Amino acid sequence: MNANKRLFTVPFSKSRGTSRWATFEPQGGEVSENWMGGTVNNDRISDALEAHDWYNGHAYGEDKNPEEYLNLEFIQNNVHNWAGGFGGSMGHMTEVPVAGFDPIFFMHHCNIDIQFAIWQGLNEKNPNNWFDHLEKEYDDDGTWNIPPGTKPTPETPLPHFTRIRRAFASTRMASKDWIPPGYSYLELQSLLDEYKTDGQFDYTKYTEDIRKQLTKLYRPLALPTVSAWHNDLLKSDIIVNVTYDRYYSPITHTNSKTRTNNGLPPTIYLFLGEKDKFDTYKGLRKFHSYLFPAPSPR
Ligand SMILES: N[C@@H](Cc1ccc(O)cc1)C(=O)O
Repeated sequence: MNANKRLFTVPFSKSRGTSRWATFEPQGGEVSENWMGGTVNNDRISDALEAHDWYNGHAYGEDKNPEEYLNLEFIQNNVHNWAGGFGGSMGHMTEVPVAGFDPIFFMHHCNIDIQFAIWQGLNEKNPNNWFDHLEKEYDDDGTWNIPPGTKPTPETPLPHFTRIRRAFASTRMASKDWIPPGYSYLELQSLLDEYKTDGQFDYTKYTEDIRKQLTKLYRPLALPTVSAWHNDLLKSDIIVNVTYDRYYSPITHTNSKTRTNNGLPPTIYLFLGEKDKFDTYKGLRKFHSYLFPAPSPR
């Protein structure tokens, strides 16, 4: 690490609530009660998302060769910083050790996960679809279990995950396939019968359908860009509010005399999609949805 780099710390250990774009108060002075309780400024997130060259292609591709596109890791970083705040502001999402304390983290990472999974689905036959440039890997700075200077390989263990839940992948290689842990995405239901030809999985049918779904969802520039509220067929502006008591778990021990909270975090299944796809969801015995853990108490 550069010795001249000024190190500063933010006293997150004192914070009891999530912050987004809170005014940054350097450590040293006392942090205010307001700071500890958490300050959320979602308007600043909208501003950050809108101010950026997000859509015009300069930063993300379009006018560049595909090899020069910003990679998914950096897109992921940007959204962290735009959600948490920077330059005189701070928030949990900006700081790696505490980013997961903001519930938005899980939405963000589910989204990164689906983008990557879609790319994987479309690149199953691409020989460069996973760790194709080992020689370009950065040396690891080192952690409590990875010696500094280690070159990560597909078989480098991911010990945190092995310890927390067996369902999680134990190596990068094992994390390549997301279906064994038990989930998939609307666009990537490779096990459905509609992708079979003579009883066999048909990769062409599958990828053609992924592309069809993406075209419909994202409407590349070649297609008329009609937003939902300018389209008579889709005249709706739906807001869904889910209100629930996060300290009450509806899953109860049915054999206990008193049906009390068994201590499990509440599980919220969100199904976003068209009504006529709903039967597809119901038929999806092999897939599970996401678990959004309860936000930290404040
Ligand atoms: N530190 C990253 C952003 C980031 C923040 C928190 C994370 O958990 C991950 C990434 C950057 O500087 O761009």
